Amino acid sequence: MASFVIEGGHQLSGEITPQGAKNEALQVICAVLLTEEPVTITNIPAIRDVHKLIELLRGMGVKITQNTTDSYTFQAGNIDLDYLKSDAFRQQSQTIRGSIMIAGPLLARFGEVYMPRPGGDKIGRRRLDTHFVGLNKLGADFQFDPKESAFTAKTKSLKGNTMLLEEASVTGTANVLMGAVLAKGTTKIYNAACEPYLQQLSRMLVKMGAKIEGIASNLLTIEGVDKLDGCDHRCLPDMIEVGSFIGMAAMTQSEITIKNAGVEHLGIIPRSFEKLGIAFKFKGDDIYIPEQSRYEVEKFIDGSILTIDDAPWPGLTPDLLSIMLVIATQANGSVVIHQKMFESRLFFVDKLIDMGAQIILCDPHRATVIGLNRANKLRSTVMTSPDIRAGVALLIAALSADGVSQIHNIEQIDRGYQNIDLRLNNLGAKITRME
Ligand SMILES: CC(=O)N[C@H]1[C@@H](OP(=O)(O)OP(=O)(O)OC[C@H]2O[C@@H](n3ccc(=O)[nH]c3=O)[C@H](O)[C@@H]2O)O[C@H](CO)[C@@H](O)[C@@H]1O
Ligand SMILES: C=C(OP(=O)(O)O)C(=O)O
Repeated sequence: MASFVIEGGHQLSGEITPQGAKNEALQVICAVLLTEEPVTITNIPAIRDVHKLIELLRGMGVKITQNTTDSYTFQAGNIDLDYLKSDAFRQQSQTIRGSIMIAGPLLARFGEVYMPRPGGDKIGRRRLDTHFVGLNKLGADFQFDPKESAFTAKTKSLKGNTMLLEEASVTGTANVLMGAVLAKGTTKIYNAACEPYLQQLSRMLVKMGAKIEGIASNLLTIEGVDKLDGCDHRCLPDMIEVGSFIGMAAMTQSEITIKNAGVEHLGIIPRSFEKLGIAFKFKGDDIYIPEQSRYEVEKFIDGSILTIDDAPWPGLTPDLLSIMLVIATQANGSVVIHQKMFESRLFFVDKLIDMGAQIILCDPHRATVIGLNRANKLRSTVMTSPDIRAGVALLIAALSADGVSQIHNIEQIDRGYQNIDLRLNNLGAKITRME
């Protein structure tokens, strides 16, 4: 288990460029399985989850060439479906969530898939009903084997259908969409998730020859085609990293410019940070965050305490709430952070309370933060990263704290943040990695 040792209290300054988006990369890398032609993807982040997915595809027989640090060409000519039943596949696929998105493409192209239950953050129940019920509507029979904790799905051929997803699941929509593009006939997906990475996946599929209408809306209409071709695709900047950097700058009183932030794809994210009182300016596609000695949380119009909560896009992504919570600890004012989607994502507040933050965990989904308005700095401590976003929230807390903190289990952070220690040290942070 590797750790970070963080000497807190240093202001940061300079420019930082966000990595390519983790959750887009996981979707579009799975989509290469839909064609036997080469697909080149650039701006792929060098993070653990993506490397694991690439290795899974390599094990399945996909030919993979790394062109530059962030560009890969994939060619899924012959696929070894038996590899899905190997111990190697089971072990690797169970450590990431993104691996589930090979199900739609493999069913569409080869008529079968065997899939051990995927992993990912342990942040609450993460069911897969939307995925398999949706693929079932396209004509796949599926079974869940509780002993093996694995799904099997089979079909003679997928057929278009009309469906209303029970919930706007991101990876569930991606799976059904990737099944539908090669199904016979028309599919309509109501209540589809439509966050920017699904929009990107849809655009990539269109470049490959898929017929999709309604991109960026929650009704996707797909006219199945017989085969898809190769294409070139570039991943967007990671919006969660952009949000993490906005919060980190405010919390550490630093002046930072986030370069090439993909501003037009950030939706409600900038406004959500503004509600915490954080100032910034868009300069073209860059975001300039000035040094801020204080920031004041907005109230609702009637004067009552602000709530920040998550919702499917265009609502606020749940992946930024841990970061917003930590930022709120040094704001002037109070805020309720309501994590609606996941029930185990707020328990890390115990660590912040140890550090001197004023937080009441009301229930597993809601925490009230009473901002310290920088009256007291957080105290350094030793902590363990429970999940990817809490890990970064704790890293931000440690960067702002007095003294030296340690964060264990930083493999969680490495799942989604590329060389975060080195990149922040370039801004003046003092983070040492202990292997
Ligand atoms: C690899 C990947 O892309 N992971 C992201 C993806 O996970 P993932 O696709 O696994 O998440 P889902 O969108 O399926 O659902 C996330 C959670 O929200 C709940 N839910 C979802 C939709 C809804 O309308 N109501 C509702 O309550 C689900 O029951 C589940 O507990 O989307 C999540 C939600 O943005 C993000 O946190 C993850 O980072
Ligand atoms: C929850 C996350 O990831 P995953 O779905 O891959 O576990 C995340 O990126 O915040």
